[in-house]
Amino acid sequence: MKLPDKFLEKYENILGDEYADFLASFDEEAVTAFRINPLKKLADNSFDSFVKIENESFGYYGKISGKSAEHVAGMVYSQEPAAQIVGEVAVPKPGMKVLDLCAAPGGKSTHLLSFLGNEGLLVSNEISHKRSKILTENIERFGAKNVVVLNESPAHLAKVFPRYFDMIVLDAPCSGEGMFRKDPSAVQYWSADYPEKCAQLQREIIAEALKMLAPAGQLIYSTCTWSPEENENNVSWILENYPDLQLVNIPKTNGLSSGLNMPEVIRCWPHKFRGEGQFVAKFIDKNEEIIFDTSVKKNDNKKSKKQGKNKFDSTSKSQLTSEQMRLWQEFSKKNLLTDLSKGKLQVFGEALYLLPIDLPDLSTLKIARNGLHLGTFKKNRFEPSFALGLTLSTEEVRNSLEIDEEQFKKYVAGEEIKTDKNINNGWVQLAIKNNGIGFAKVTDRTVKNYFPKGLRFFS
Ligand SMILES: C[S@@+](CC[C@H](N)C(=O)[O-])C[C@H]1O[C@@H](n2cnc3c(N)ncnc32)[C@H](O)[C@@H]1O
Repeated sequence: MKLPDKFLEKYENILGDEYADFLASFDEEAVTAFRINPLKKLADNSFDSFVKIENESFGYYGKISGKSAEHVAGMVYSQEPAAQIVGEVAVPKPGMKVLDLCAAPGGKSTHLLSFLGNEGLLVSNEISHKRSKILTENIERFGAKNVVVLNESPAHLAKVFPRYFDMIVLDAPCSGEGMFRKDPSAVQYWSADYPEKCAQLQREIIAEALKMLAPAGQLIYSTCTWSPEENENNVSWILENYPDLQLVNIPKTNGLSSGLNMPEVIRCWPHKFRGEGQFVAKFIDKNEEIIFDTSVKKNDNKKSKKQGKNKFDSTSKSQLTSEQMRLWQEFSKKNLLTDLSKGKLQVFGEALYLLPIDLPDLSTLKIARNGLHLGTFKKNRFEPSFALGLTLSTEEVRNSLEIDEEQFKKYVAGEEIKTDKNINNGWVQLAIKNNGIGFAKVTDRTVKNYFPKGLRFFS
């Protein structure tokens, strides 16, 4: 791989004796890996043919095809080992309110969801509209019930979520040096002053992010680059400008290195760690968790009600009509074996969503996925969404139909399939390897195709 001279000079100076090994690592192939999804049902021996990544909760070396049942049913997420370190440092506790600020395509978000286990909240945000769509797809496939996907700038978010999150993961846009081996085309964007430009943008994003951190909250800052400007220098900048934040020491195992003159943080060097490039720092806010936080929210709510109509306040518009409630309950009673009433139901247009509880008013924000998309109201009926069929386990639905690999290949290609199983007419969740891949309608043992057109493929 041809690397810029200035890049090579820079890392020769930084790495000294280790430089030759660093350079040689660019002649090796990028390391591939994936994580298994603990929110899905996985047979004990499913991944026995892969090598587990040491000290990573869900990670295995190797590649899983994007056309496999495991991928389509959200049982796995492809993510190289160094990128998995970020989630392993974060490890949010179930029940926490977590923000993933720069989230697409969703590697860190899905990892965070694996730890949250459907309790608490993940706000997964991506500034680019196009990338927020990919993020939404990946989140839906993962099948969590407690995620809102937003498509916003950090500054807009900070206005809606002041001091709100127990944990913020900021996987910053960066010069991407650590991805050169995986994506050699990234080299063309590099120039000697690019890391410093990225560092400035990162500081702007950090400043907005920190407005949203609750007292005693944690900030995980990461990049996939080696430049000190974007890494240790930004950590020092945070410590200088935010004296309430304290750096937390991250244990170094399995080939992970300390930072440059900064022992608390983590660097992944490709000549020492079996993976690509990554930097991770963890901070904790030294303030105590205070009751003040909730009282502020309560007062704010009162204030906005007193102030009367906010033209962006869609709360009343988003409530279900009695007819919609009747249709949803009728569908639910007939087809589901789980109570989805714990969250808050909202309609946008004809689409019904289940929001995780305890959210501020999001109506000033661009929402890519307003919680779990349950389905759509059509004339006198309710049609369940693809996302609902992906999210619910086979025990949570009344009719689930396990299909085999041949039927799976036909279904994902858009064909209808036949079944010889004794199944009632009406909505059925299709499942492969015991995990849902959406709802479909069955008439006389013929399953009509409801696999989204944009996701269909031939294998
Ligand atoms: C390193 S990538 C995130 C990868 C993601 N966390 C994952 O694990 O899949 C950085 C993201 O930051 C977004 N981004 C770019 N400029 C930004 C800005 N000014 N504010 C917030 N996010 C930005 C990019 O669109 C990109 O999706």
